[in-house]
Amino acid sequence: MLQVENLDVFYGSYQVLWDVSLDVTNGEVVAVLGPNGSGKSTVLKAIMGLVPIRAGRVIFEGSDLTRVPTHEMVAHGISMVLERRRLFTNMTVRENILLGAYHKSVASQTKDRLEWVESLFPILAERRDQIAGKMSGGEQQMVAIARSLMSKPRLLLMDEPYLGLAPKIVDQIVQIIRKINGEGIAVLFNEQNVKLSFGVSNQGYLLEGGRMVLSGTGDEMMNSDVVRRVYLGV
Ligand SMILES: Nc1ncnc2c1ncn2[C@@H]1O[C@H](COP(=O)(O)OP(=O)(O)OP(=O)(O)O)[C@@H](O)[C@H]1O
Repeated sequence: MLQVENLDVFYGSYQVLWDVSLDVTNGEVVAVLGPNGSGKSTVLKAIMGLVPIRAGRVIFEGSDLTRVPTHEMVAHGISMVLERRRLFTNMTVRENILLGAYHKSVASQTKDRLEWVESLFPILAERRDQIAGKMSGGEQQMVAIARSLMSKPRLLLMDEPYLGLAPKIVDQIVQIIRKINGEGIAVLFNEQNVKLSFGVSNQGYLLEGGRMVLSGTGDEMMNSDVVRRVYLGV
């Protein structure tokens, strides 16, 4: 479904990704694991066109999307939940969700999409008139996810979906990722905690210092010497 091939990414003259490749197969949940500053967010941003790609390619469902601007990505079936949720905190829950349907390819189906999204997150239908900034961190994350789903993506990118959330809320977000995946949507997310990465994913990648150093199933990753070295220093 998604092939990321040999990406090099720079911030100015500072290189942050070296020759990074990864694959997402239809219907999979894939985690990009890595310590702080290893470049996980940059991988997702590069796929989404939020940072320029110096070398390499992003192929999605057979099309080369490497230079496609971010605002066109939703029309190709990819959407992203940004880190720290980035809601419009003085707007209501419903208004925030509707912002996910701004693109012309989506606008005509807004009503159906809203019904679908609110059926996945009934609490957001109940709270539709609440000001988003007054909700808890977990609820705000749900709003951000709901907004990204309004374009009915076939692939959802999630930048640190558990960041700053209490363990109980993390469990809820894990359930939501499963639910989204149950709708046939593939998910690619990044996370720095090993257990959280592999609790929900079929496949994972480990990034270290801007390079992919390992890939495998959750079990393979959890038991690998490389993960133990990067995380435990053994
Ligand atoms: N806009 C930017 N300009 C310059 N350097 C940046 C920018 N964003 C990130 N970096 C640097 O690029 C490197 C990779 O950052 P990135 O955010 O992708 O890592 P990460 O693995 O997601 O880390 P974290 O878990 O802290 O979010 C880091 O050294 C970071 O300081």
